[in-house]
Formats: sequence, C-alpha cells, structure tokens
Amino acid sequence: MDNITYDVVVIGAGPVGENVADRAVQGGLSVAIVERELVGGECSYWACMPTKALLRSTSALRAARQVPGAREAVTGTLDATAVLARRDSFASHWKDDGQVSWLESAGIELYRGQGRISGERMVEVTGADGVVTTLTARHAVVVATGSSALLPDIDGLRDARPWSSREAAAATGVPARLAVIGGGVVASEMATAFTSLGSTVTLLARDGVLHLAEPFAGERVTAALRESGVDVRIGAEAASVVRDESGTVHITLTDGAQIEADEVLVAIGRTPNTLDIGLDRIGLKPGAWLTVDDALRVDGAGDWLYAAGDVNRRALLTHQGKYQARALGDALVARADGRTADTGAWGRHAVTADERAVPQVVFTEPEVASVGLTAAAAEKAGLNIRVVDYNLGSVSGAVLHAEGYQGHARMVVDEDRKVIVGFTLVGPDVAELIHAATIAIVGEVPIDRLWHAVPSFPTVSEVWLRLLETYGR
Ligand SMILES: Cc1cc2nc3c(=O)[nH]c(=O)nc-3n(C[C@H](O)[C@H](O)[C@H](O)COP(=O)(O)OP(=O)(O)OC[C@H]3O[C@@H](n4cnc5c(N)ncnc54)[C@H](O)[C@@H]3O)c2cc1C
Ligand SMILES: NC(=O)c1ccc[n+]([C@@H]2O[C@H](COP(=O)([O-])OP(=O)(O)OC[C@H]3O[C@@H](n4cnc5c(N)ncnc54)[C@H](O)[C@@H]3O)[C@@H](O)[C@H]2O)c1
Repeated sequence: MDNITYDVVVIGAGPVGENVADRAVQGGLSVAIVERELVGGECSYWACMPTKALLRSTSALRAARQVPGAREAVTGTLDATAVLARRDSFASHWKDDGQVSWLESAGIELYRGQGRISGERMVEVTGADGVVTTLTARHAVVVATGSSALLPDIDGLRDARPWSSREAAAATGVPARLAVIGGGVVASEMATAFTSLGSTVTLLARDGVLHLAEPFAGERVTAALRESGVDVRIGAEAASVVRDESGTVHITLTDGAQIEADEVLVAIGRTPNTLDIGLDRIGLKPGAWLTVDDALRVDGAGDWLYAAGDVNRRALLTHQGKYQARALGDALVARADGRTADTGAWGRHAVTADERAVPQVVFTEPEVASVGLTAAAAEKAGLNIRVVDYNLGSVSGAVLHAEGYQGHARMVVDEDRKVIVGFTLVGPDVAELIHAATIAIVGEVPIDRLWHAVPSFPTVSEVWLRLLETYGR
C-alpha cells in the first residue's frame, strides 16, 4: 500500500474536478485527481456533449425549413445514422485519451479507481486490480463526484431495463416507440431529439413540462412537441412497468391508461454520487447531497473538506460547476499561501452567481434560455417586482431570422433597486441571446443605463430595446 502526499486531492475528474485541479496547479499546488470511470465525467460522454450533438441536427434542419429559398433545398428527413455518428465523435467514442493527455500536460496526477475518504485529509483509491493507494492532502480534499440518474420506486420499473439519460445519450439506434417518464430538462430535450430522429414519443409529464421555468416557456415547448407528434400527457403518472418476452414495454398509468413502447426513458432528476465515498468514516451520511457554505466547505466536516459541482446541489449545470471550481481552486491557492480567501458577495473566491444569476439553455425546439429568478420565484423571495413581457416574434431581427418566428421574452425588474433580477426567452435560436441578460444581472446594471446599450439592427437582440420601451422611461 503506497502513501503519497499532495497539496490537494480531488475525487472525481468530471468538468468540475478537472477545473479545481487546473486552477490549483496553476497556482503552484501539487494535485492528484481520482477517477473511477472516464476522465471528463458525465458531461463529456453521457450528458451535455452527446445530447447537444443529437439536438444540433434537428435545430439546423428546422432553421433551414423556416427560411424560404433554403427550405426548397431541404427535401428529406434527418439521417439518423449520420446524426448518431456525429454524436459518437462528440462523445470521443467514449474514450478519454484526449482528456488524460490534457491532465498530463497540465501537471495533474491521475489515479484511476474508486476514491474513498478514509480519514481526515486522507483518500484511499482502489484500482481495478484491487490495489489500494492512500493519498494524503496537505491542504484540502475536494469532492467533485457528480450525480447519477434517479430511478423512482415504480412497480416493475427496474426489471423492465429502463433507459436513464446515459442510454438515451449513447443510444446506438432509434427506438420505434419511446416513452419518457419526466417533464424536466432531460425529458424535454430527449423527446425533442428522438421525435425528430423518427421515434413515436409519449411524454409522461406528471408535474408539467419544464414546470420550474416561466409558465410560457413550458407551454410553448409543450405545444411544439405536440405539433411534432409527441403525445404529451400532463399529469400522467406511471404506476407499473413491465417488459414482456418480445421486448415490448407496457406502462400502466395511475388512471389505468396503458402505453406500449420499445424503450422507456426515466428522467426525473438526479441523485448524488456519495454512497460509496467514505462519508461514514468522517461522520457524514452516505448517499446524501453535500451541503456546503459560501466557501464550498462541507457542512459537518473540518476545514479540509470541500465539495463542488453537482454533488453540492447548488446548480446542476456544467458551466456553474466550473464557475465554482475556478473560485475554489483559486481560494485553495490563496489559503495555502497564508492569504484569506475573498468569499464576500461577488468576491474573487465567492460563488455569488449561484444564488443570483444561474443561466441555463434548454435545447428544445423552441429553445428556452433563462437566467436569474422567474417572476414566481422573485415574488416568493419577497421582492417588489415588475414583470415586462414582449412578443419576440414581432422584433425585426426575428422576422428576418425565420418565417413565422414565434417567441416570447420576459424581464423581471426589482423595482426597489431598478435592476433586472430575471430574464427568460423562448424561441428558435435564442440560446446565444441570454449572456447579455447574465451580464446585466451580475453587473446590476441600472435600467436607466441599459438605454445606452444599443442593440444592433436588425438583430433579435433588439428585444432589449422593446422591453425597455414597454417598461417606460
Ligand atoms: C442528459 C444530460 C444532459 C445535460 N446537458 C447539460 C447541458 O447542456 N449543459 C449543462 O451545463 N449541463 C448539462 N447537464 C448537467 C451536467 O452534465 C452536470 O452538471 C455536470 O456533468 C456536473 O459535473 P461534475 O464534474 O460535478 O460531475 P460529473 O460530470 O458527474 O463528474 C463526476 C466524475 O466523478 C467520478 N466519480 C464519482 N464518484 C467517484 C469516486 N468515488 N471515485 C472516483 N471517481 C468518482 C465519475 O465517474 C465522474 O467522472 C446535463 C446532464 C444530463 C444528465
Ligand atoms: N440543457 C441543460 O442545461 C441540461 C440538459 C439536461 C440536464 N440538465 C441538468 O440535469 C439535471 C437533471 O435533469 P432532469 O431532467 O433529470 O431533472 P429535472 O429536475 O430537470 O426534472 C425532473 C422532472 O421529473 C419530474 N419528476 C420528479 N419525480 C417524478 C416521479 N417520481 N414521477 C414522474 N415525474 C417526476 C419533476 O417534476 C421534473 O419535472 C437538471 O438539474 C438539469 O439542470 C441540464
């Protein structure tokens, strides 16, 4: 059994673990990173990259069809084999050589195997050959073990070999009939992808489609899914699932209705990867989300244990986890140098945006792009708000962008401070528009000053001017 010492030991080499390690090494610390599967994590092989690769072809086809002249050049349907092949390359064919080379070039030491905390500042790594290596961290252990798909307790579901987001993202073929349990981000995106690849999709959205977003977003995505042939059943709940000998999946709903499918995708949220990481050895509960303070220190542990990314449940998004990683990596360097970390609001080592300005793009058709609070969330937080709505389809840039462009924009203004606290867009190709709103919220740009941020004509961004005009000067 080896015992090796580093300044920092990171468990989990997903996008978040990699970024903590990178910042710490750049600040002069020695870092070991432990990975049990593929370096690059969920995002690279089974989440963001492969799913967005699947969806991009759908979006390109829709865009061409919405513009006369281009429309006539597009005569067929999606080539599913070509789409899946492009997806394979974006998942690096499920090989991590490229990311391992990057770790090497960055000076980060990789240990392959299951990492478990074995005591204060200690991590045991059990390799595939059963050999255990003990790593000691001089300054910090960072848990960046991410999350896995949650499976609900539905009668027969486990035996029916359901797809999780992993099987959907890495599908080798297109099922003729796909049932989806869930109405959140994964369910909406995968229903969009598979209907356009040719599946007959039934979406069982117990709590509605994208129900935590502004209501108009879920309504428009629901309408578009239905228009593309998806059978969206709001309020439907699966009671039991059986896969028969022929492979057909039979789903019985709580109201007695029956659905048949060739595959069933379960997308009802995530569970933290903390069941087998040694939490019991330090008095914490295995399987629980790791709650952290503003410095990302794990509650109930000493000042040596941190958690970043999905596992701390602050925002289950790659970009937000990487934001935490940059702040944490730099803070570890500062502390190792004997400096105090700057974790006050918007400080260099703070993760303030986690609470005020988390952007997200849902790559459905239409796309939903949002940042900050919805009107409902702002009201619940006790803010004195004004909601400003505008029909995105009437902006000149949108009219030019696509024939029959339909979309909607909402700005939520904190009336006491006269700054934007929330922004949501729904419409074709709105993804790239959201960063302007993120900057306005993070910068707390006064509404009066926004009049001086002039959008170019004729772009869809002109919606900013229309929203200001609607708000009034
Ligand atoms: C289908 C889907 C699509 C998504 N699309 C997007 C998107 O478009 N944009 C976006 O921002 N987010 C998206 N997300 C969310 C995004 O994938 C996650 O937020 C992100 O992967 C979290 O990164 P992480 O590093 O915290 O965890 P992960 O990516 O889960 O990485 C954790 C790593 O830790 C390893 N690990 C776990 N336990 C141990 C252990 N004990 N020892 C050693 N190694 C261990 C795992 O093998 C894994 O490699 C999507 C999620 C899903 C499910
Ligand atoms: N484009 C993106 O940014 C993107 C894409 C995919 C996933 N993600 C991230 O991955 C995470 C996981 O996505 P997800 O869609 O699995 O979770 P989610 O939290 O977005 O949605 C889960 C949905 O399942 C429903 N649900 C919960 N329990 C249920 C049950 N027992 N039966 C039926 N429905 C139930 C919920 O009401 C909710 O609508 C999200 O937090 C998201 O941020 C992001």
